[in-house]
Amino acid sequence: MEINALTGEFARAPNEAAFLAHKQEQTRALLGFTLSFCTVFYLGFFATDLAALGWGPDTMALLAARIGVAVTAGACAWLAYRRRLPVRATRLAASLAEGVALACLMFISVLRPDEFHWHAMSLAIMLVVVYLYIPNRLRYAAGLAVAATLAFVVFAGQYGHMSGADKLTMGMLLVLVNTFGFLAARRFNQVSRAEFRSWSVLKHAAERDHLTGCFNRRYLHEQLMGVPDAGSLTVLLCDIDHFKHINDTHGHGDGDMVLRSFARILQAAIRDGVDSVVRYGGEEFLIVLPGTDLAGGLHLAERLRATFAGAALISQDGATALRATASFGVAAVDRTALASDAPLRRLIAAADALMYQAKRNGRDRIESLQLA
Ligand SMILES: Nc1nc2c(ncn2[C@@H]2O[C@H](COP(=O)(O)OP(=O)(O)OP(=O)(O)O)[C@@H](O)[C@H]2O)c(=O)[nH]1
Repeated sequence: MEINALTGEFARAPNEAAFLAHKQEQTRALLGFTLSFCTVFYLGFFATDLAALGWGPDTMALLAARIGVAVTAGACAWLAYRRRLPVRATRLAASLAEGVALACLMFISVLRPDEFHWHAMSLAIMLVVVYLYIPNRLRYAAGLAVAATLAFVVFAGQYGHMSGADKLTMGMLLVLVNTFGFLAARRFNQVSRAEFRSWSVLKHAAERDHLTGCFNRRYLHEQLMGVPDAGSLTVLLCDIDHFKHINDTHGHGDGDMVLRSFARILQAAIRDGVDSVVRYGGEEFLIVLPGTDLAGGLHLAERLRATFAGAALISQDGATALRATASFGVAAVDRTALASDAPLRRLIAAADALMYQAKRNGRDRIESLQLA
């Protein structure tokens, strides 16, 4: 999970997408809160228009512009709070609100040309908010901030009543704000991604079996046991046949290789993000298939049985092609028909008994049952 040195974001798109998805709830809340907060301030600062210009057409134009900012930012805040906006939409909302607010500041500055010093200070504060507080992609925030700074410097040159020294000082201070705003945002990106990376490593270690990469018993008990949805649920319990003999004949290294190969076959056959493969015991694996009926479970078990039995498993020294088989127990239930609060526990017990029945009936075979 490499981090891009310039932006502080993950270099690979899937890692960045996983990070953003993990943070999305928090991002939406922060966006909604910050935009609401900024909306109140933007409207409140109308008092300074009034104090500077008194009542008149320019003041009314500024009020209309401020209301335009408030409506845009308020609508974006409402959307962020109320709708489950995807990542792209939250960034669009952030950029839109930022762009409208910065454009309005230019308008205010041009209509109040005597106070460019204060407008420069307002811009600096807005840039800090854009870089650091409104959650957005760094390159979008930087693009908006730099464009607003350039436009402001042009307007200051054209309309501002400032000395040459004032203009130079103001320009240099705005460059400083942009530079440190960018560096601080980049640092924040790096730190939050590094934290996510450590969290992902710990989560993987806590949920997965080290040898095969399948889920472990802790994950089964903490995440899968409470599967609440209605509908079909099927579990497969499978166990490699005569595995002790494989260990005794070829050694534990090749035994581990057979386990990894079997796990790979199981994981390649399931639906990503829907089904789960759990290393249930030494050479025993559990597959949980939500939304799958007995016929679907049997079909999958037969495919897995045939694939494993037909696979040539190359020994660690590359000299021998090992053969192995597995026995399967398949149990299914329709949860709408089952008045049990622990259907998975019951299914696993049933699949376990069926798997042992398959062993007794000769191995390399499948036994199945639909639970009433
Ligand atoms: N190499 C290796 N072996 C393991 C691992 N975990 C458990 N085992 C071995 O798996 C073997 C399981 O043997 P048994 O329970 O007797 O079952 P079996 O030989 O497969 O016989 P059946 O299940 O009746 O077909 C034991 O020898 C364990 O030591 C592991 O992570 N790696």
